[in-house]
Amino acid sequence: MLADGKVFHGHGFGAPGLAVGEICFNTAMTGYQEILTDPSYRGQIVTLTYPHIGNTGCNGEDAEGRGIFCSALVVRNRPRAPSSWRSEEGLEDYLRRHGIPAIAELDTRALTRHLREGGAQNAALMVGPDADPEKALAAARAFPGLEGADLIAEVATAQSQSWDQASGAPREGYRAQPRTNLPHHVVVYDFGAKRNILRLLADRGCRATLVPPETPVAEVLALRPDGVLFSNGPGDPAVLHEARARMAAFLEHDLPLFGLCLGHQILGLTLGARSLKMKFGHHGANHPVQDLRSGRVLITSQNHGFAIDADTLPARVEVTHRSLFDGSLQGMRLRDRPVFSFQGHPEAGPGPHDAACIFDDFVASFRSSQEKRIHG
Ligand SMILES: NC(=O)CC[C@H](N)C(=O)O
Repeated sequence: MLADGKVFHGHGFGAPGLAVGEICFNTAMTGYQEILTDPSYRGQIVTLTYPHIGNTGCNGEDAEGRGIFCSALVVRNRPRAPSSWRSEEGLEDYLRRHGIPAIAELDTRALTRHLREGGAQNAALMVGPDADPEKALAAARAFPGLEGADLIAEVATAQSQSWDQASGAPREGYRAQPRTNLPHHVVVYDFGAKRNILRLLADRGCRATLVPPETPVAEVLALRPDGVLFSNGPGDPAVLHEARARMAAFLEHDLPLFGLCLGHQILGLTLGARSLKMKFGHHGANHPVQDLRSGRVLITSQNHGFAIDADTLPARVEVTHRSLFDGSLQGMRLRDRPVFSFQGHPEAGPGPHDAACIFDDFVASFRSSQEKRIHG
């Protein structure tokens, strides 16, 4: 049930009950488990436009976070018989175990067109014998929406954790050996970080310390990191005033800083730009983004409903990437400092991997800023 009163009926599966959120559509053909477990989807009902979802089941290795973070799932075909040597559990059981309601056998194309034309809106899904259109409509209308929503406390780590091995769920060479003696150290401000960020850092020789969003700057500096990464996360970046204040303090130090998705938006706001709510956002795995310096086009994974308005960036910022779908800002950097950010997901699991080179740039910036410190 959409807040505008449009209703879709289908077959419920997953956990029975009521779920509310902003409904969005994601056009990725693969990676449903990574989408479900991406903490940035907190507060959202995800519609997958690709009709065959669940075919390869779910497993413990592909999760991007500790559970499922979206409120509910909408798919075309009901997933019945997973087939993959990696599958440990079918999608239906996986959803039920995490208490997430889902719906199938409805016209996901009609729903997607409706959202594309009218823009994102709030919705409710009811699964089970108590499903009732009036109750669902009241619930959809009562949902406060994502604008103004600070959701990071619900998804971020409460305690510092270290990630010095790729053992969390290695992608290449399953159950790879823990990696020790990694030469670099990155502190990751966890606003709902996807695990693949940590895996890609480990792949590049970085041990990571994940810290809660409210960790004071001095505490992070005392860890003597080579660089600080501000992660992706859910909700509206405009209300994260404390994160912005912390980012401003980091900008006073000559430390490489890297903002990803929500982290990119916090950087933009800190530098004085404005954020905006997009009509229906970017959610998919094949979004073309142009690197304006080389002209190269990267096929990227995306999941964001807010964006930084490039027209409001100050002169010290260089726009490095733009979306070829709508021209919106996708990447930026400071002209005079090793500080940069990316709106999409260069860490995308299961891919595409075109933008993973941005992690290489981050690691390369450790070296150049160390050289600068040594040679003045
Ligand atoms: N993936 C993210 O970090 C999303 C950032 C922010 N919550 C948005 O929707 O735009």
